[in-house]
Amino acid sequence: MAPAPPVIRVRDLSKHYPGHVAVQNVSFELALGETLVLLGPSGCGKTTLLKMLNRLIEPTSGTVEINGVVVGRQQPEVLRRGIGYVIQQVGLLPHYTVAENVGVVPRLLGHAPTAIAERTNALLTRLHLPPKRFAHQYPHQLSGGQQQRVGLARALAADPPIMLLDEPFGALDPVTRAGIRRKFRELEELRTKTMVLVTHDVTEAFELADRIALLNGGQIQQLGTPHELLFRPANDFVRDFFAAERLALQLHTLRLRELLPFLPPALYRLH
Ligand SMILES: Nc1ncnc2c1ncn2[C@@H]1O[C@H](COP(=O)(O)OP(=O)(O)OP(=O)(O)O)[C@@H](O)[C@H]1O
Repeated sequence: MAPAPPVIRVRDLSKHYPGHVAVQNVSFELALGETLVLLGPSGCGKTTLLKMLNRLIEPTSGTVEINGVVVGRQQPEVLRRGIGYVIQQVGLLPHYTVAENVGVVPRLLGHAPTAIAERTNALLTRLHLPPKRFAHQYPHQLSGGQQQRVGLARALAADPPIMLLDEPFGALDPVTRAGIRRKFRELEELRTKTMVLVTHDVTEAFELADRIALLNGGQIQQLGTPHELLFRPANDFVRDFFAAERLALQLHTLRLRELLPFLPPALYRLH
């Protein structure tokens, strides 16, 4: 039997605007359950690349395949129902309650109302938004962090195997952001999902990524694990990009085994 194709396969993908190349010849593959972080400075093409995965932007050339099927041959609406999408601006419908917002996609998919209600309550509970208090509130009654969690619940409602996240914690202050990110990492729900997440926050990338694609000028400068980018940078851009935060990141990335020689002998012997 032939091996299963990668969940996402991007080949030679480019997007040209008049007088400007936003994304140039990008290729990568993602396996089931992997999280790829698209990282890079403002304007490097992260959002454009992400939006080409679910056809919110059509590429100038190249292909995107999801589970071996070229997305350009699928109806965009059908494609998007199978891919959760979370954006910084959250985009909740203001005249819908929290529960109605979360249920949008399952309703489109024709799920039974009782099943939708159960799923909505379970998700809100898991995202620390007790349904009794929040289900019937409207977006304007919620804080920024609560709105972002509703946005996440909405993306997860139909249990899509793939999630695209564009600065999902972007609207939050650093402290709230770190807290929500921790909750996000602990979500059982996300463990099996294949995810592509855009951020310009280096710490966030190191916390959440299995692999990072560091972009500049629309091109991938290096694609690898956080450890590889930090310790084996492919070029000066990669090295310089992490320079300011190198020490903190190195501590974050080092495995305990690598730190053992530097620990006091008493502690060392425990291992
Ligand atoms: N519709 C468009 N027409 C022309 N140029 C565009 C268009 N959309 C994006 N661009 C340009 O393409 C480049 C990549 O934009 P993109 O939004 O993908 O960057 P980004 O890395 O997500 O940036 P940020 O972190 O600031 O959101 C930018 O230089 C931007 O100005």
